[in-house]
Amino acid sequence: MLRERTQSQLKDVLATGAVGTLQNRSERDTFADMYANRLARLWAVERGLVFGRLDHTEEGRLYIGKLGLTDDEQERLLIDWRAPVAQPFYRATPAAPMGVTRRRHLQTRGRTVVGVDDDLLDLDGISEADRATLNGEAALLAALDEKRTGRMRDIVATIQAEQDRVIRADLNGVLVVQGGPGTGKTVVALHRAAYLLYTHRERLERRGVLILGPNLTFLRYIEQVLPSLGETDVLLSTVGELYPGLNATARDRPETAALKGDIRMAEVIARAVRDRQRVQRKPVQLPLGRYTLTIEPGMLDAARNKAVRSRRPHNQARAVFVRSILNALARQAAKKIGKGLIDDDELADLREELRTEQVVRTALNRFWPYLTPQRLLLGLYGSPERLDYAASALTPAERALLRREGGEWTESDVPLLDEAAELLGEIDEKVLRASAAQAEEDLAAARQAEEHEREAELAYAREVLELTGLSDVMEAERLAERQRGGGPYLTTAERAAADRTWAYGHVIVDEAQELSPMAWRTLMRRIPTRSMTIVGDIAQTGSAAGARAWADVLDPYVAGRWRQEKLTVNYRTPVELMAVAADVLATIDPELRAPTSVRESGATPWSAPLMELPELVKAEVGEGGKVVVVAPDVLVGALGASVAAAVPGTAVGGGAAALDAPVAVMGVADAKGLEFDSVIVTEPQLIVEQSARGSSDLYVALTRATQRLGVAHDRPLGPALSRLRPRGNGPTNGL
Ligand SMILES: Nc1ncnc2c1ncn2[C@@H]1O[C@H](COP(=O)(O)OP(=O)(O)OP(=O)(O)O)[C@@H](O)[C@H]1O
Repeated sequence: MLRERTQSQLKDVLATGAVGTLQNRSERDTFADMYANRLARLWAVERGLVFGRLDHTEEGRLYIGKLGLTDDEQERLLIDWRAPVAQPFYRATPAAPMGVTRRRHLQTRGRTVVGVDDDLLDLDGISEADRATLNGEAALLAALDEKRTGRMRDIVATIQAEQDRVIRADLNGVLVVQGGPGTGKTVVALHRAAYLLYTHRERLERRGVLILGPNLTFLRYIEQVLPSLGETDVLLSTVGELYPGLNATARDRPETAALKGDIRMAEVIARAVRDRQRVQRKPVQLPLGRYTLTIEPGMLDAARNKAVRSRRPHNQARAVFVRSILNALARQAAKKIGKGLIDDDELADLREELRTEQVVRTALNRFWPYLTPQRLLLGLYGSPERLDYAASALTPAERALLRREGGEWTESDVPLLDEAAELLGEIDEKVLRASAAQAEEDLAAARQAEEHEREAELAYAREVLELTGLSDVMEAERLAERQRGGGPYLTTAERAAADRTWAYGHVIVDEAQELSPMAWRTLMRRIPTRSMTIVGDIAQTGSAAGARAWADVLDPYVAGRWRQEKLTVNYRTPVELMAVAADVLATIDPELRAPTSVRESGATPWSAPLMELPELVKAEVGEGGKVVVVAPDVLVGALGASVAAAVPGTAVGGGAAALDAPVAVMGVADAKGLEFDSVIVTEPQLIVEQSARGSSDLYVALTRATQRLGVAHDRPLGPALSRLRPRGNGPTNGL
């Protein structure tokens, strides 16, 4: 009904056509946008729109939903879960009922209510008959037991009190959310984004919210949650995408990644820039037809000092350098042509004349070249001499790790490119197009890209119009025009993604323990207000450059000004599985405590010989749900092939395909942050040996399952896995 009303409102507004004063037109567009957004939200949140009811002593009966709705008389029909009056739905307890007598969870499928669970909070306020129908945590347990789809779902209906405190925490400052596997860090972080956008809409819509995740597979896994909560304007990114125009997905070897993430690299990059400003000690002759000029080392020294003292980034300081050299050359030229003293105008004329001379330009380019971050970095990696100078603080072995000729950009290059961009500054557009041939080529390429984009947008626009039944009132071309970038309709998230110097309104970092010190440096540039939510688990750090303690990574930026919340309950991994993982956790650090699991699965974790893997996978598929084999990186290909031969449709490696396939074989880094119904971990000892952080990767692998866990191995298991029972001897299964 409401959707129909919104749709007809949108039609009415659009049908008024683009006539009238400028103000009329812009009002019309604003209303059209508003109704279109509302329509999009109503479609997106249809699943489980209403999920709760509060019987409140003062407010009466309140229905809680994914968004707020009012009727024609402005009576509220549904309260948005993020509104302050909805808070007791998540926080009220019998000890502190917050004015609530009863909390009711409504489970829906499509538009039908399929289940009702009540929490009684005030025994005196409820009738005898109602008491008989109450049952506590059923809604939560039902949600946790559901089969996984390969995509994360929202949890609005069952947010728990400790999670709600994190979601509604103050916007300002740095909040660290530390929690073991399955404690809901990711899902809570996403709900926090939705809550913050609702509560501080104006500020955050303008500056945008950035959510940083560990890899693209993970972003695909979570990307549905915010739209299902009615929020679409958030930028999801990995570190590899933080540098506009680049999508670095390649990974360096662990030692190289660790070095590139090391904070010492900031100085290496700074020296690499200085290296390009070094002065040579021999005079340089410039034959100019009628006479020859000489660039003396003294001139270079003076020009360089002036440029450095200007404190501008390299590319902007070049103007100072060039001017100083040209002035000196102009004076020299004046002498040569018999003029003693020259006035300012004459000096300027001579300078401009010299500027156009090819030999002069070549010399200036050599002494102070325009540099892009890419060129600087490739020049550094490609030259042992440049590395010796710039990375003199590193050992020869470390320098060797950085050597590379060309090749793909990796994720760990991105913070270095960003560092370089800061020091180099922008290059003037005109200069970039200086070479005519290059400019022609660029233009042709840009035209072609634009044409492709236009076609894609047009197709998309037609689809949208058809879906929403609006094709009669708005032509596809016009909608496509609005969608396309460049105009005022570019969303905040799109503008932010294209701008390296964008300052976000809030940044959320997931799996934050994986970020290197250099990546933190890059990230902090994007958020000068330091309004951040950082979620992660120090015990799960897998990358060698990752964090060992939150203070280590945060104190350099916000010493004494960050606060920490802990999540302690594991909603993913059943008790039996967590007992196995907890033994491994103890080998990482006996002080660490595993989170408490809320449910039992009844399935005993098992072990079996590796050669049986294809059969084991088949058996697990038979049990139902999504089955994933987590393997040491070196075995992913081989094991993937053997499983795929036995079980058609098996996906090998990470990526979106792995999320959608019923069976997948992947490495630990790709499984990070994800969850599956059944997990088989292979060769745990090899996972430990090959990981930069010993047992942390194994701990991650063992905590991915929501129902069943097995280990397939040839090598001995080691004492930490002594709880596993040989498959077939356990109470639940046998081949
Ligand atoms: N309150 C809740 N209601 C229903 N499901 C929940 C709740 N909290 C967490 N979950 C579910 O528990 C699972 C684990 O959550 P999530 O992936 O956010 O945990 P995590 O702390 O990020 O784990 P990891 O550290 O392993 O990445 C998800 O399926 C999530 O939907």
